Amino acid sequence: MDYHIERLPSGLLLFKITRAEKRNAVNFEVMEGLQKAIDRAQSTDVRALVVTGEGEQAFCSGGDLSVFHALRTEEEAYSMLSKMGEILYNLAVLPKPTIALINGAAVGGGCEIATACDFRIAKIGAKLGFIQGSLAITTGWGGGTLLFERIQAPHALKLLSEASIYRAEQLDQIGFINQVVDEANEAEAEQFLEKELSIQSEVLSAYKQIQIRMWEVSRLHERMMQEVRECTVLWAKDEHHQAVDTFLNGKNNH
Ligand SMILES: CC[C@H](C(=O)O)C(=O)SCCNC(=O)CCNC(=O)[C@H](O)C(C)(C)COP(=O)(O)OP(=O)(O)OC[C@H]1O[C@@H](n2cnc3c(N)ncnc32)[C@H](O)[C@@H]1OP(=O)(O)O
Repeated sequence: MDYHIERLPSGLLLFKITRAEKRNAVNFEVMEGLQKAIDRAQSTDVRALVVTGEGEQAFCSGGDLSVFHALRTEEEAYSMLSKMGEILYNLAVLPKPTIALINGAAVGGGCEIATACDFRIAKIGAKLGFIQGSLAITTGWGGGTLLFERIQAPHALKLLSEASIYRAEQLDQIGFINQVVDEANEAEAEQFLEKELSIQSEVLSAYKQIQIRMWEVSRLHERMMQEVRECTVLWAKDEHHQAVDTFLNGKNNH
């Protein structure tokens, strides 16, 4: 399996991408697993959902380029992008606390997954970046739209437009990372939520619903799907396919 789902004794549900050899890149199996974890998290025996990656080197390196580079047309791209866009919307509106436990590099769609969570805890020194622009596309799973919901607009616009890599400590300063930790292990996630876990789940859910209602009014889902559609157009262009080929050829020539 390319993912692992486990309910911890504390009541946290852990979703872990287990593709360390590919820096926990997202393929269709990982997408389906994330949706399964979101569905499982609806159960009353789950207090919160934690998303993380296997190993010490990466949280998630975004879409699996060795799989998704085969998607050439707008129709093919939209099918994948919209599937994950819906899943990240479902993650964002889960009426329970969600944490991205960033155990290593989070780039591209990996940053989008982290942005769909309420909170981001990152290992000191972890590298993060919305690098989609360097592949001649925008964010395509709704993560750009969500970023403008999480941090101040000037910071969001700069992170997306620069398409650069930053360290967790830098992003802590602008509020994208909520806590920088030594290991980014389960105990640190549980400690981050320690006070919430002593509060009735109905209270936590009611507070999350305030945010969800705001997003209903501001049409978050529609805005995320518009981002998906705009990425779809860019995806099908030669510039994107050439950028991906360059990455893959570079790896093949190692
Ligand atoms: C809408 C979202 C959008 C999408 O595609 O759907 C995106 O997510 S666009 C962004 C796609 N992701 C990337 O461009 C990231 C590419 N990877 C890297 O930049 C680096 O691998 C990094 C920074 C994540 C980690 O660097 P490190 O030096 O630690 O590892 P290596 O680069 O040597 O990679 C090890 C191994 O993993 C394979 N790998 C890494 N990332 C991906 C990926 N996204 N898809 C497929 N495979 C990936 C890499 O090819 C190496 O494989 P190997 O067989 O050992 O050569």
